[in-house]
Amino acid sequence: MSVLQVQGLNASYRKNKVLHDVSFEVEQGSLTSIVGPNGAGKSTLLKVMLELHPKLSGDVSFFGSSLSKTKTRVGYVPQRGSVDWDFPTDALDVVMMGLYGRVGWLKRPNKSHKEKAMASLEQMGMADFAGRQISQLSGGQQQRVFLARALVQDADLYFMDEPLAGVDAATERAIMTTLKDLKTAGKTVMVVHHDLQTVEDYFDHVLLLNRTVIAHGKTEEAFTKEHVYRAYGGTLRWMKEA
Ligand SMILES: Nc1ncnc2c1ncn2[C@@H]1O[C@H](COP(=O)(O)OP(=O)(O)OP(=O)(O)O)[C@@H](O)[C@H]1O
Repeated sequence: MSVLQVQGLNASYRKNKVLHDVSFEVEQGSLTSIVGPNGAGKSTLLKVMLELHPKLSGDVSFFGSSLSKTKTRVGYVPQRGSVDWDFPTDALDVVMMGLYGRVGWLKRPNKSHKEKAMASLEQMGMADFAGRQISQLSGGQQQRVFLARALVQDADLYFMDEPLAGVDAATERAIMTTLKDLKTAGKTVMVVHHDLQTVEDYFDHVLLLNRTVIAHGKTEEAFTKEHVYRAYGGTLRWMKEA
């Protein structure tokens, strides 16, 4: 069953056309890496799909419906660098924000919400940091808190923008375990990813993007030398020959 359909998506920043006729479909339960060079439009693709940046044309449907009707089923972990970490709040509050779709912005979270948020921090190995100001967490710890916030939302489809960027091996393992658990639970996950060495190990699907879709499908079929060359403009040394 297809949980995400993108058809003929075009988007730009002023006159700079960033996404050109992007079309693809994502099956339920897949774990997809979005791969492409810097400036390929990966983050923009997530933002346009989530209506955080306007599209010029094209259609995006979630679970056969619009985003507005399916919002609580869709989770987003933005790039760590795009967030104001000086905002005065602690880790538990950040995780509770993941519940607002359910709690509603105007209602106060109750004890069970708090328990859920704590359980999610625990799952990411961050329970001891619940009361810590987010500005006083390391980059990897911030990323774990973000993941905990996504988990507590209990969405069916997740978009994550470079969750593995700049984290150490232990955090990378913790995050990948979480992503695989989500998949096992029937959730669908799309991840912007930069490390070509781990694409085959970590992801069952790949979307190679360079302003348009270069290839998309099962990793063993789509992640070929030719497609990777094409996505990176031939500038890349193919790692298998290294
Ligand atoms: N807010 C913005 N205003 C103007 N141009 C932007 C903005 N955000 C991104 N761009 C431009 O759009 C293009 C695509 O950027 P995007 O961040 O989507 O690429 P990316 O594939 O995620 O790159 P990276 O791997 O470097 O994170 C780039 O040329 C970038 O300079």
